[in-house]
Amino acid sequence: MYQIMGSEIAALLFAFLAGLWSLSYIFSSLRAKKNGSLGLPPGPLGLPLLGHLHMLGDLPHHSLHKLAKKYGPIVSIRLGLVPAIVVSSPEWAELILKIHDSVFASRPKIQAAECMSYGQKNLAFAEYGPYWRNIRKLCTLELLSNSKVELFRPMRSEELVNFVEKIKVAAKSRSVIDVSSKVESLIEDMTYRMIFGFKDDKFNLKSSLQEGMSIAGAFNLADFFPYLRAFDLQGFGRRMKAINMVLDGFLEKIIDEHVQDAKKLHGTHRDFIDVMLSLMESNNARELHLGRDHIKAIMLDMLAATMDTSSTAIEWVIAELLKNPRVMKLVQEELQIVVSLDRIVEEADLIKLDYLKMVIKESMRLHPVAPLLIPHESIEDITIKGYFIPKKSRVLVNTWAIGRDPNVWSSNAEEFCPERFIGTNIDFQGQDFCFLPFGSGRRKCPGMQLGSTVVELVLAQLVHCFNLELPDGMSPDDLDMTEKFGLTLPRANHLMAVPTYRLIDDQRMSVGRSTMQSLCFG
Ligand code: HEM
Repeated sequence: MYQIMGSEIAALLFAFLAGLWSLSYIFSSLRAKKNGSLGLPPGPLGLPLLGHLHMLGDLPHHSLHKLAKKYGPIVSIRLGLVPAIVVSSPEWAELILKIHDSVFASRPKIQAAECMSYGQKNLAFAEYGPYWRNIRKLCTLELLSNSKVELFRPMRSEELVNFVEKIKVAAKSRSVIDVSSKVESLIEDMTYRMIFGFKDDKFNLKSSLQEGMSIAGAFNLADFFPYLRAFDLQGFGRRMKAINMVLDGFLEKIIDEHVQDAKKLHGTHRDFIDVMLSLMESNNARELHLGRDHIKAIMLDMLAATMDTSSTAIEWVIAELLKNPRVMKLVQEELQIVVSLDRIVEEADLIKLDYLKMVIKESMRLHPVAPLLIPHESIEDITIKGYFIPKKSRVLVNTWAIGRDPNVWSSNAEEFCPERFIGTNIDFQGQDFCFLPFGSGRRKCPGMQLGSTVVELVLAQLVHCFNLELPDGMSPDDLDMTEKFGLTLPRANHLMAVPTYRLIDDQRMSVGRSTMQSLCFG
């Protein structure tokens, strides 16, 4: 990962790091002084240069959960040169995301977002202010509103039918399928069609986008020591610029094509880009600050936000269902009653699938897609409950820890038990601070409606059409549930299963129908 450097560069770097080390000492002692007088939240002693970076490990949400057990629901740490607080209780999540939301609604400057999102012009990492407010409104109203989500219903249904047909082929030969990859590519196809109006076969953005997302999710020293950006020690800067150039070329071509098509079709809107292009040309463009770079940044944001999140959520639910055959049986029974075995699921069925909704909630409680949300940043100094939180602190809300807290979820918090939601009003909306899979407050996920619809639909279809078995006679208890931390929190290993088709096939259906007809009409 690190490049071999010449001796001069190494010496320069050493001098620079030594300087940073001393600065960091001064910084730490000043901070400790402030801590004493103004009362920073409690936390462990950090190392001079690194602060607490060395404590994060491969799964930072686990390590931070351990710190919360020792120091309490609000912990103060330092990540390199960045002061940070970690909150791990519903009460503190509410204080940060609701009561003092306006103070914590900004985002830190992240190298990946700057390099790949045209100087942080995307929505997810835009700093809190008028630009963010405008594009958030634009995305919420024009791209992600209920009516827009509804507009793409036929496309989702078409893609799902293709998906079922592909798995049916594997089912016929009793082959093992890679459930994670199959779901990933279904979500990708749906996303490309919704945003670009076509699948990715034409431009093959996929590999560059995936590489970009994996770099964006990697641990980048420059995000904690901004001065190190100039040295690009991990080579991320160069790689991100290279990926951005490739993606930019594709996005430019895609926009050009849309402009040409819009002329031919006299501006009839078909997908996300058409909507944004028409807004760019409209009178609102100046007020919205919307130029080509902004459109490209938002396109990338929507792609990244849709693809990884929904497929990660789906693979965890399926893994939990395979691990808990009792729950799988109940989900399939509900589907059988609501939909019946002679047809596939339609979106209109989803509203009646109460047990499936509980299963999804339970899975998101234990496996939140964004276990620490997206980092927030405070825009001013603030004191809450006697604790001083300095301006520009990075704020991590550990929803993973909250989801497993026995004080909140009772002593069976670690168990997968969807029935715990029976008779409760707990939902995704962000009003229940014990359950925040889509966040809460000003920065909560604007794609919640789209994301939850896709997750419910794909899951319902998959488990309605197919019985899934673990391969090679694996016992449910042996299914590996290791996580991999990155931009989202997917399974470390792909989920494999053997499908068997469950529905009454066309031939049997027609036999069934004629038997019914002869029974009814003699
Ligand atoms: C199962 C699916 C999804 C889950 C679990 C999810 C979850 C989240 C979470 C936890 C956040 C961070 C909230 C915070 O920092 O406080 C977020 C932000 C965001 N999500 Fe989603 N998301 C999903 C799907 C989507 C989709 C489909 C889109 C758009 C097409 C989307 C767009 C965004 C954007 C743009 C933000 C940043 C909002 C801002 O900073 O103002 N998400 N999402």
